[in-house]
Amino acid sequence: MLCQRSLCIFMQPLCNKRGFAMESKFDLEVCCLRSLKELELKGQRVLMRVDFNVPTDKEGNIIDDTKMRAALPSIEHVLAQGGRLILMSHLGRPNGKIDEKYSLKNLASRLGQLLAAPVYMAHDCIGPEVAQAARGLQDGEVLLLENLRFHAEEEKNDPAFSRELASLGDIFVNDAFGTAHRAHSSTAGIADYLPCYAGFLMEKEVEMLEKVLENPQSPRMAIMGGAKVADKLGLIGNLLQKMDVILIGGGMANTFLKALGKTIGKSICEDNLLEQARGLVEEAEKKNVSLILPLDAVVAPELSAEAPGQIVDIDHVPAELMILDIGPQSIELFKKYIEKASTIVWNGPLGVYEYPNFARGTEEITRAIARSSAVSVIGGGDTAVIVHDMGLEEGITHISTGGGATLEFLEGIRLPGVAACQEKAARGIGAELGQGAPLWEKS
Ligand SMILES: Nc1ncnc2c1ncn2[C@@H]1O[C@H](COP(=O)(O)OP(=O)(O)O)[C@@H](O)[C@H]1O
Ligand SMILES: O=C(OP(=O)(O)O)[C@H](O)COP(=O)(O)O
Repeated sequence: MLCQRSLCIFMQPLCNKRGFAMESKFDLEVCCLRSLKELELKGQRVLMRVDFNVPTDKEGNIIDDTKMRAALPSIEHVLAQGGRLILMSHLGRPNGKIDEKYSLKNLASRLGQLLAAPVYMAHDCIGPEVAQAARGLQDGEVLLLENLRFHAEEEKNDPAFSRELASLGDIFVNDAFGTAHRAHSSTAGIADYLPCYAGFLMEKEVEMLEKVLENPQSPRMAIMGGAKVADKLGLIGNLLQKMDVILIGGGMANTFLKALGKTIGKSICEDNLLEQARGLVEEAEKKNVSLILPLDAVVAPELSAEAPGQIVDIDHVPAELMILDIGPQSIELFKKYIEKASTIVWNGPLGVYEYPNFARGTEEITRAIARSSAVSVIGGGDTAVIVHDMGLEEGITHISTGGGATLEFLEGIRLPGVAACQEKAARGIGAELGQGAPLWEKS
Protein backbone atom coordinates (compact mmCIF):
# COMPACT_ATOMS: atom_id res chain seq x y z
CA MET A 1 0.00 0.00 0.00
CA LEU A 2 1.25 3.42 -0.92
CA CYS A 3 0.90 6.32 1.46
CA GLN A 4 0.37 9.53 -0.46
CA ARG A 5 2.79 11.68 1.42
CA SER A 6 1.60 14.85 -0.24
CA LEU A 7 -1.25 14.60 2.21
CA CYS A 8 1.18 13.81 5.01
CA ILE A 9 3.05 16.94 4.00
CA PHE A 10 -0.09 18.91 4.75
CA MET A 11 0.54 17.89 8.36
CA GLN A 12 3.97 19.35 8.88
CA PRO A 13 5.31 22.60 7.55
CA LEU A 14 8.40 21.68 5.61
CA CYS A 15 9.23 24.70 3.62
CA ASN A 16 10.68 28.00 4.61
CA LYS A 17 9.76 31.15 2.74
CA ARG A 18 6.76 30.29 0.60
CA GLY A 19 6.21 26.74 1.72
CA PHE A 20 4.18 24.13 -0.08
CA ALA A 21 2.97 23.05 3.34
CA MET A 22 -0.67 23.39 4.31
CA GLU A 23 -2.80 22.52 7.30
CA SER A 24 -3.92 18.91 7.51
CA LYS A 25 -7.57 18.23 6.87
CA PHE A 26 -7.29 14.53 6.44
CA ASP A 27 -6.45 11.44 8.43
CA LEU A 28 -3.23 9.71 7.62
CA GLU A 29 -5.20 6.52 7.14
CA VAL A 30 -7.07 8.20 4.33
CA CYS A 31 -3.74 8.82 2.60
CA CYS A 32 -3.43 5.26 1.51
CA LEU A 33 -3.84 4.02 -1.99
CA ARG A 34 -4.17 0.34 -2.68
CA SER A 35 -1.91 -0.90 -5.42
CA LEU A 36 -2.78 -2.97 -8.44
CA LYS A 37 0.14 -5.18 -7.34
CA GLU A 38 -1.94 -6.44 -4.43
CA LEU A 39 -4.61 -8.00 -6.63
CA GLU A 40 -5.32 -11.53 -7.77
CA LEU A 41 -6.39 -10.77 -11.30
CA LYS A 42 -7.10 -14.07 -13.01
CA GLY A 43 -10.64 -14.09 -14.36
CA GLN A 44 -11.40 -10.66 -12.86
CA ARG A 45 -12.99 -7.95 -14.98
CA VAL A 46 -10.66 -5.02 -14.37
CA LEU A 47 -12.19 -1.65 -15.28
CA MET A 48 -9.23 0.69 -15.71
CA ARG A 49 -9.39 4.49 -16.19
CA VAL A 50 -6.47 5.62 -18.30
CA ASP A 51 -5.60 9.06 -19.65
CA PHE A 52 -5.34 8.46 -23.40
CA ASN A 53 -5.97 12.15 -24.08
CA VAL A 54 -3.11 12.29 -26.57
CA PRO A 55 -2.30 15.20 -28.89
CA THR A 56 -4.00 14.68 -32.26
CA ASP A 57 -4.01 16.55 -35.59
CA LYS A 58 -7.05 18.11 -37.28
CA GLU A 59 -8.10 14.73 -38.71
CA GLY A 60 -7.80 13.02 -35.33
CA ASN A 61 -4.52 11.19 -36.07
CA ILE A 62 -2.29 10.61 -33.06
CA ILE A 63 0.67 13.02 -33.00
CA ASP A 64 2.30 11.45 -29.97
CA ASP A 65 1.46 8.32 -27.96
CA THR A 66 3.55 9.03 -24.83
CA LYS A 67 0.48 8.96 -22.60
CA MET A 68 -0.53 5.55 -23.98
CA ARG A 69 2.96 4.13 -23.46
CA ALA A 70 2.93 5.45 -19.91
CA ALA A 71 -0.09 3.28 -19.13
CA LEU A 72 1.43 0.11 -20.62
CA PRO A 73 2.98 -1.27 -17.40
CA SER A 74 -0.46 -1.50 -15.73
CA ILE A 75 -2.17 -2.78 -18.88
CA GLU A 76 0.46 -5.45 -19.53
CA HIS A 77 0.42 -6.52 -15.88
CA VAL A 78 -3.35 -7.09 -15.89
CA LEU A 79 -3.21 -9.04 -19.16
CA ALA A 80 -0.21 -11.13 -18.09
CA GLN A 81 -2.00 -12.07 -14.87
CA GLY A 82 -5.06 -13.29 -16.79
CA GLY A 83 -7.28 -10.31 -16.01
CA ARG A 84 -10.08 -9.29 -18.38
CA LEU A 85 -9.30 -5.67 -19.07
CA ILE A 86 -11.83 -2.95 -19.87
CA LEU A 87 -10.12 0.37 -20.59
CA MET A 88 -11.87 3.73 -20.48
CA SER A 89 -10.64 7.22 -21.33
CA HIS A 90 -11.66 10.58 -22.67
CA LEU A 91 -10.10 12.28 -25.69
CA GLY A 92 -10.38 16.04 -26.18
CA ARG A 93 -13.43 18.01 -25.19
CA PRO A 94 -16.41 16.85 -27.30
CA ASN A 95 -18.79 18.44 -24.77
CA GLY A 96 -21.15 15.52 -24.30
CA LYS A 97 -21.77 14.95 -28.02
CA ILE A 98 -20.61 12.21 -30.38
CA ASP A 99 -17.89 13.60 -32.64
CA GLU A 100 -15.93 11.16 -34.82
CA LYS A 101 -12.85 13.38 -34.58
CA TYR A 102 -12.67 12.41 -30.92
CA SER A 103 -13.38 8.70 -31.37
CA LEU A 104 -10.98 6.33 -29.63
CA LYS A 105 -10.88 4.00 -32.65
CA ASN A 106 -7.42 5.20 -33.73
CA LEU A 107 -6.23 4.63 -30.19
CA ALA A 108 -7.48 1.03 -30.24
CA SER A 109 -5.34 0.27 -33.29
CA ARG A 110 -2.32 2.04 -31.79
CA LEU A 111 -2.76 0.13 -28.54
CA GLY A 112 -2.99 -3.11 -30.52
CA GLN A 113 0.38 -2.28 -32.12
CA LEU A 114 1.95 -1.41 -28.78
CA LEU A 115 0.71 -4.63 -27.17
CA ALA A 116 1.17 -6.77 -30.28
CA ALA A 117 -2.25 -8.22 -29.43
CA PRO A 118 -5.83 -7.59 -30.54
CA VAL A 119 -7.72 -4.79 -28.82
CA TYR A 120 -11.52 -4.92 -29.07
CA MET A 121 -13.20 -1.55 -29.58
CA ALA A 122 -16.65 -0.84 -28.12
CA HIS A 123 -18.96 1.53 -30.03
CA ASP A 124 -19.93 3.29 -26.79
CA CYS A 125 -18.91 3.24 -23.12
CA ILE A 126 -22.28 2.18 -21.67
CA GLY A 127 -25.39 0.27 -22.78
CA PRO A 128 -26.44 -3.37 -23.15
CA GLU A 129 -24.14 -4.17 -26.09
CA VAL A 130 -21.12 -2.79 -24.27
CA ALA A 131 -22.08 -4.75 -21.15
CA GLN A 132 -22.31 -7.89 -23.27
CA ALA A 133 -18.88 -7.23 -24.82
CA ALA A 134 -17.40 -6.76 -21.34
CA ARG A 135 -19.02 -9.98 -20.10
CA GLY A 136 -17.73 -11.84 -23.16
CA LEU A 137 -14.07 -11.02 -22.52
CA GLN A 138 -11.76 -13.96 -21.87
CA ASP A 139 -8.72 -14.01 -19.58
CA GLY A 140 -5.94 -11.82 -20.99
CA GLU A 141 -8.22 -9.96 -23.41
CA VAL A 142 -8.72 -6.21 -23.64
CA LEU A 143 -11.68 -4.03 -24.60
CA LEU A 144 -11.39 -0.26 -25.13
CA LEU A 145 -14.57 1.73 -24.50
CA GLU A 146 -15.54 4.67 -26.73
CA ASN A 147 -14.86 8.25 -25.51
CA LEU A 148 -16.43 8.79 -22.08
CA ARG A 149 -17.05 12.46 -22.89
CA PHE A 150 -19.52 11.57 -25.65
CA HIS A 151 -21.89 11.49 -22.63
CA ALA A 152 -22.42 14.80 -20.81
CA GLU A 153 -23.00 12.80 -17.60
CA GLU A 154 -19.29 11.92 -17.40
CA GLU A 155 -18.14 15.47 -16.62
CA LYS A 156 -21.14 16.02 -14.33
CA ASN A 157 -20.00 13.10 -12.17
CA ASP A 158 -23.52 11.74 -12.56
CA PRO A 159 -24.11 8.85 -10.09
CA ALA A 160 -26.29 6.82 -12.49
CA PHE A 161 -23.56 7.07 -15.16
CA SER A 162 -20.84 6.11 -12.63
CA ARG A 163 -22.94 3.12 -11.61
CA GLU A 164 -23.46 2.00 -15.18
CA LEU A 165 -19.74 2.22 -15.90
CA ALA A 166 -19.00 0.36 -12.67
CA SER A 167 -21.35 -2.45 -13.67
CA LEU A 168 -18.86 -3.40 -16.41
CA GLY A 169 -16.13 -4.49 -13.99
CA ASP A 170 -15.37 -6.32 -10.74
CA ILE A 171 -12.53 -3.97 -9.74
CA PHE A 172 -11.76 -0.34 -10.58
CA VAL A 173 -8.16 0.66 -11.26
CA ASN A 174 -7.34 4.32 -11.70
CA ASP A 175 -4.17 4.84 -13.72
CA ALA A 176 -5.19 8.24 -15.14
CA PHE A 177 -3.03 10.62 -13.14
CA GLY A 178 -3.36 13.25 -15.89
CA THR A 179 -7.12 13.38 -15.29
CA ALA A 180 -7.04 12.97 -11.51
CA HIS A 181 -7.81 16.68 -10.99
CA ARG A 182 -11.24 16.17 -12.58
CA ALA A 183 -14.14 15.02 -10.38
CA HIS A 184 -15.85 13.05 -13.11
CA SER A 185 -17.90 9.83 -13.13
CA SER A 186 -14.99 7.69 -14.33
CA THR A 187 -12.43 9.21 -11.95
CA ALA A 188 -14.36 10.00 -8.76
CA GLY A 189 -18.01 8.87 -8.69
CA ILE A 190 -17.19 5.34 -9.77
CA ALA A 191 -15.35 4.77 -6.48
CA ASP A 192 -18.74 4.48 -4.76
CA TYR A 193 -19.55 1.30 -6.64
CA LEU A 194 -16.37 -0.78 -6.94
CA PRO A 195 -13.25 -1.62 -4.93
CA CYS A 196 -10.58 0.86 -6.05
CA TYR A 197 -6.89 0.44 -6.74
CA ALA A 198 -4.17 2.69 -8.10
CA GLY A 199 -2.36 1.68 -11.28
CA PHE A 200 1.41 1.76 -11.61
CA LEU A 201 1.52 5.11 -13.41
CA MET A 202 -0.66 6.73 -10.75
CA GLU A 203 1.64 5.35 -8.04
CA LYS A 204 4.79 6.49 -9.82
CA GLU A 205 3.48 10.02 -10.42
CA VAL A 206 2.37 10.42 -6.80
CA GLU A 207 5.70 9.11 -5.48
CA MET A 208 7.79 11.33 -7.75
CA LEU A 209 5.79 14.46 -7.05
CA GLU A 210 5.93 13.77 -3.32
CA LYS A 211 9.72 13.68 -3.58
CA VAL A 212 9.70 17.07 -5.27
CA LEU A 213 7.45 18.39 -2.52
CA GLU A 214 9.75 17.12 0.21
CA ASN A 215 12.14 20.01 0.25
CA PRO A 216 11.70 22.41 -2.64
CA GLN A 217 14.62 24.86 -2.61
CA SER A 218 14.35 28.56 -3.44
CA PRO A 219 14.41 30.27 -5.85
CA ARG A 220 11.32 28.37 -6.92
CA MET A 221 9.98 29.05 -10.36
CA ALA A 222 6.86 28.13 -12.32
CA ILE A 223 6.62 28.46 -16.09
CA MET A 224 3.09 28.64 -17.45
CA GLY A 225 2.09 28.48 -21.10
CA GLY A 226 -0.23 26.46 -23.32
CA ALA A 227 -3.77 27.04 -24.45
CA LYS A 228 -5.97 25.88 -21.54
CA VAL A 229 -5.98 29.41 -20.18
CA ALA A 230 -9.41 29.35 -18.51
CA ASP A 231 -8.47 26.17 -16.63
CA LYS A 232 -5.04 27.17 -15.48
CA LEU A 233 -5.16 30.92 -14.91
CA GLY A 234 -6.85 30.34 -11.55
CA LEU A 235 -3.98 28.10 -10.48
CA ILE A 236 -1.56 31.03 -10.72
CA GLY A 237 -3.22 32.48 -7.60
CA ASN A 238 -2.08 29.43 -5.64
CA LEU A 239 1.35 29.46 -7.25
CA LEU A 240 1.86 33.01 -5.96
CA GLN A 241 1.87 31.54 -2.43
CA LYS A 242 4.61 29.07 -3.28
CA MET A 243 6.85 30.50 -5.99
CA ASP A 244 9.42 33.26 -6.16
CA VAL A 245 9.18 33.68 -9.93
CA ILE A 246 6.43 32.91 -12.44
CA LEU A 247 7.28 33.11 -16.16
CA ILE A 248 4.26 33.33 -18.42
CA GLY A 249 4.32 32.57 -22.15
CA GLY A 250 2.23 30.73 -24.74
CA GLY A 251 -1.48 31.42 -25.06
CA MET A 252 -1.58 32.13 -21.32
CA ALA A 253 0.49 35.32 -21.68
CA ASN A 254 -1.99 37.00 -24.05
CA THR A 255 -4.71 37.43 -21.43
CA PHE A 256 -2.20 39.08 -19.07
CA LEU A 257 -0.83 41.32 -21.83
CA LYS A 258 -4.30 42.49 -22.80
CA ALA A 259 -5.21 42.97 -19.14
CA LEU A 260 -2.22 45.32 -18.88
CA GLY A 261 -3.50 47.38 -21.80
CA LYS A 262 -1.37 45.93 -24.61
CA THR A 263 -2.73 45.25 -28.09
CA ILE A 264 -2.58 41.54 -28.90
CA GLY A 265 -4.19 41.53 -32.35
CA LYS A 266 -5.99 38.26 -33.20
CA SER A 267 -4.19 36.21 -30.52
CA ILE A 268 -6.16 33.74 -28.40
CA CYS A 269 -7.34 35.42 -25.23
CA GLU A 270 -9.89 34.89 -22.43
CA ASP A 271 -11.64 38.25 -22.40
CA ASN A 272 -13.77 37.30 -19.40
CA LEU A 273 -10.63 36.71 -17.31
CA LEU A 274 -8.95 40.09 -17.84
CA GLU A 275 -10.03 41.34 -14.43
CA GLN A 276 -8.71 38.19 -12.75
CA ALA A 277 -5.40 38.52 -14.63
CA ARG A 278 -5.05 42.15 -13.47
CA GLY A 279 -5.75 41.01 -9.89
CA LEU A 280 -3.02 38.37 -10.15
CA VAL A 281 -0.48 40.94 -11.37
CA GLU A 282 -1.32 43.17 -8.37
CA GLU A 283 -1.16 40.26 -5.95
CA ALA A 284 2.23 39.21 -7.33
CA GLU A 285 3.54 42.72 -6.70
CA LYS A 286 2.22 42.69 -3.12
CA LYS A 287 3.75 39.27 -2.46
CA ASN A 288 7.02 40.25 -4.07
CA VAL A 289 6.75 37.45 -6.62
CA SER A 290 8.32 38.24 -10.01
CA LEU A 291 5.59 37.65 -12.58
CA ILE A 292 7.40 37.88 -15.90
CA LEU A 293 5.68 38.36 -19.26
CA PRO A 294 7.25 38.21 -22.75
CA LEU A 295 9.12 41.28 -24.03
CA ASP A 296 8.64 40.36 -27.67
CA ALA A 297 6.76 37.83 -29.78
CA VAL A 298 6.69 35.91 -33.04
CA VAL A 299 3.49 36.89 -34.81
CA ALA A 300 1.74 35.66 -37.96
CA PRO A 301 -1.54 36.21 -39.83
CA GLU A 302 -2.94 32.75 -39.04
CA LEU A 303 -2.33 29.57 -37.09
CA SER A 304 -0.86 27.27 -39.73
CA ALA A 305 2.42 25.52 -40.57
CA GLU A 306 2.97 27.75 -43.61
CA ALA A 307 2.29 31.08 -41.88
CA PRO A 308 5.48 33.20 -41.91
CA GLY A 309 6.66 34.35 -38.48
CA GLN A 310 7.71 37.92 -37.80
CA ILE A 311 9.38 39.20 -34.62
CA VAL A 312 7.79 42.26 -32.99
CA ASP A 313 8.21 44.13 -29.73
CA ILE A 314 5.36 43.25 -27.34
CA ASP A 315 4.16 46.87 -27.47
CA HIS A 316 3.77 46.70 -31.25
CA VAL A 317 1.69 43.64 -32.10
CA PRO A 318 -0.20 44.52 -35.33
CA ALA A 319 -3.99 44.30 -35.06
CA GLU A 320 -4.29 41.81 -37.95
CA LEU A 321 -1.69 39.33 -36.59
CA MET A 322 -1.60 36.82 -33.74
CA ILE A 323 1.10 35.94 -31.20
CA LEU A 324 2.28 32.39 -31.80
CA ASP A 325 5.61 32.23 -29.93
CA ILE A 326 7.78 34.22 -27.53
CA GLY A 327 10.51 36.24 -29.24
CA PRO A 328 14.34 36.16 -28.85
CA GLN A 329 14.54 38.84 -26.14
CA SER A 330 11.96 36.95 -24.07
CA ILE A 331 13.91 33.72 -24.54
CA GLU A 332 17.06 35.38 -23.19
CA LEU A 333 15.17 36.86 -20.24
CA PHE A 334 13.46 33.56 -19.38
CA LYS A 335 16.81 31.74 -19.63
CA LYS A 336 18.39 34.10 -17.08
CA TYR A 337 15.68 33.23 -14.56
CA ILE A 338 16.00 29.52 -15.32
CA GLU A 339 19.77 29.63 -14.68
CA LYS A 340 19.16 31.04 -11.19
CA ALA A 341 16.26 28.75 -10.19
CA SER A 342 16.66 25.80 -7.81
CA THR A 343 13.17 24.37 -8.35
CA ILE A 344 11.32 24.58 -11.67
CA VAL A 345 7.76 23.50 -12.43
CA TRP A 346 6.67 23.90 -16.06
CA ASN A 347 3.36 23.34 -17.81
CA GLY A 348 2.29 24.48 -21.25
CA PRO A 349 4.31 25.17 -24.42
CA LEU A 350 5.48 28.77 -24.87
CA GLY A 351 4.28 28.83 -28.45
CA VAL A 352 2.59 26.73 -31.13
CA TYR A 353 5.43 24.21 -30.95
CA GLU A 354 3.72 21.88 -33.43
CA TYR A 355 4.84 24.19 -36.28
CA PRO A 356 8.62 24.81 -36.69
CA ASN A 357 8.11 28.55 -37.30
CA PHE A 358 6.72 28.91 -33.78
CA ALA A 359 8.64 26.23 -31.89
CA ARG A 360 11.86 28.07 -31.07
CA GLY A 361 10.78 29.60 -27.75
CA THR A 362 9.59 26.27 -26.38
CA GLU A 363 12.68 24.42 -27.63
CA GLU A 364 15.16 26.92 -26.20
CA ILE A 365 13.40 26.94 -22.84
CA THR A 366 13.35 23.12 -22.80
CA ARG A 367 17.11 23.07 -23.44
CA ALA A 368 17.73 25.64 -20.71
CA ILE A 369 15.73 23.63 -18.15
CA ALA A 370 17.46 20.38 -19.13
CA ARG A 371 20.89 22.10 -18.72
CA SER A 372 20.01 23.63 -15.36
CA SER A 373 20.86 21.86 -12.12
CA ALA A 374 17.45 22.73 -10.62
CA VAL A 375 14.98 20.06 -9.54
CA SER A 376 12.62 20.19 -12.49
CA VAL A 377 9.09 18.89 -13.03
CA ILE A 378 7.53 19.14 -16.45
CA GLY A 379 3.87 18.28 -16.76
CA GLY A 380 1.24 18.05 -19.47
CA GLY A 381 0.64 15.95 -22.57
CA ASP A 382 1.97 18.56 -24.98
CA THR A 383 4.78 19.79 -22.77
CA ALA A 384 6.05 16.25 -22.21
CA VAL A 385 5.97 15.56 -25.96
CA ILE A 386 8.46 18.36 -26.56
CA VAL A 387 10.95 16.96 -24.05
CA HIS A 388 10.65 13.48 -25.56
CA ASP A 389 10.95 14.76 -29.14
CA MET A 390 14.11 16.65 -28.22
CA GLY A 391 15.53 13.62 -26.38
CA LEU A 392 16.17 15.69 -23.25
CA GLU A 393 14.49 13.41 -20.69
CA GLU A 394 17.76 12.86 -18.81
CA GLY A 395 17.99 16.51 -17.83
CA ILE A 396 14.55 16.60 -16.19
CA THR A 397 13.86 15.33 -12.68
CA HIS A 398 10.30 14.20 -13.44
CA ILE A 399 8.22 14.32 -16.62
CA SER A 400 4.60 13.98 -15.63
CA THR A 401 1.75 12.89 -17.87
CA GLY A 402 -0.46 15.49 -16.16
CA GLY A 403 -0.34 19.26 -16.66
CA GLY A 404 -3.26 20.58 -14.62
CA ALA A 405 -3.07 17.54 -12.33
CA THR A 406 0.63 18.12 -11.58
CA LEU A 407 0.13 21.82 -10.89
CA GLU A 408 -2.78 21.16 -8.56
CA PHE A 409 -0.92 18.37 -6.77
CA LEU A 410 2.14 20.57 -6.23
CA GLU A 411 -0.07 23.39 -5.00
CA GLY A 412 -1.43 21.09 -2.30
CA ILE A 413 -4.89 20.73 -3.84
CA ARG A 414 -6.41 17.35 -3.18
CA LEU A 415 -7.01 15.58 -6.50
CA PRO A 416 -10.50 14.04 -6.68
CA GLY A 417 -9.27 11.03 -8.66
CA VAL A 418 -6.63 10.23 -6.04
CA ALA A 419 -8.87 11.10 -3.10
CA ALA A 420 -11.70 8.84 -4.27
CA CYS A 421 -9.35 5.85 -4.28
CA GLN A 422 -7.78 6.80 -0.95
CA GLU A 423 -11.05 7.20 0.87
CA LYS A 424 -12.32 3.99 -0.62
CA ALA A 425 -9.12 2.23 0.37
CA ALA A 426 -9.40 3.49 3.93
CA ARG A 427 -13.08 2.53 4.19
CA GLY A 428 -12.40 -0.71 2.35
CA ILE A 429 -9.70 -1.70 4.83
CA GLY A 430 -12.21 -1.26 7.65
CA ALA A 431 -14.75 -3.34 5.80
CA GLU A 432 -12.25 -6.11 5.12
CA LEU A 433 -11.34 -6.22 8.77
CA GLY A 434 -15.00 -6.81 9.55
CA GLN A 435 -15.52 -3.33 10.98
CA GLY A 436 -18.46 -2.49 8.78
CA ALA A 437 -20.76 -3.54 6.05
CA PRO A 438 -19.32 -4.06 2.56
CA LEU A 439 -18.94 -0.68 1.01
CA TRP A 440 -19.36 -1.50 -2.62
CA GLU A 441 -21.92 -3.40 -4.51
CA LYS A 442 -21.97 -5.17 -7.80
CA SER A 443 -24.84 -4.71 -10.17
N1 LIG B 1 0.46 31.65 -28.41
C1 LIG B 1 -0.30 30.56 -28.59
N2 LIG B 1 -1.44 30.65 -29.32
C2 LIG B 1 -2.21 29.55 -29.54
N3 LIG B 1 -1.94 28.32 -29.04
C3 LIG B 1 -0.82 28.19 -28.31
C4 LIG B 1 0.05 29.28 -28.05
N4 LIG B 1 1.08 28.81 -27.30
C5 LIG B 1 0.87 27.51 -27.11
N5 LIG B 1 -0.27 27.11 -27.70
C6 LIG B 1 -0.84 25.74 -27.79
O1 LIG B 1 -1.05 25.21 -26.51
C7 LIG B 1 -1.30 23.80 -26.69
C8 LIG B 1 -0.95 23.05 -25.42
O2 LIG B 1 -1.65 23.60 -24.33
P1 LIG B 1 -2.03 22.80 -23.01
O3 LIG B 1 -3.03 21.73 -23.32
O4 LIG B 1 -2.44 23.82 -21.99
O5 LIG B 1 -0.64 22.12 -22.59
P2 LIG B 1 -0.36 20.68 -21.92
O6 LIG B 1 -1.04 19.63 -22.78
O7 LIG B 1 1.11 20.54 -21.93
O8 LIG B 1 -0.96 20.75 -20.56
C9 LIG B 1 -0.48 23.41 -27.89
O9 LIG B 1 -1.31 22.79 -28.84
C10 LIG B 1 0.10 24.74 -28.42
O10 LIG B 1 0.04 24.84 -29.84
O1 LIG C 1 -4.56 16.43 -20.97
C1 LIG C 1 -5.02 16.59 -19.84
O2 LIG C 1 -4.68 17.64 -19.04
P1 LIG C 1 -3.42 18.65 -19.28
O3 LIG C 1 -3.57 19.29 -20.65
O4 LIG C 1 -3.55 19.65 -18.16
O5 LIG C 1 -2.18 17.80 -19.16
C2 LIG C 1 -5.98 15.62 -19.22
O6 LIG C 1 -6.26 14.55 -20.09
C3 LIG C 1 -7.25 16.31 -18.77
O7 LIG C 1 -7.96 16.80 -19.89
P2 LIG C 1 -9.00 18.02 -19.67
O8 LIG C 1 -8.19 19.25 -19.30
O9 LIG C 1 -9.73 18.17 -21.00
O10 LIG C 1 -9.93 17.62 -18.53
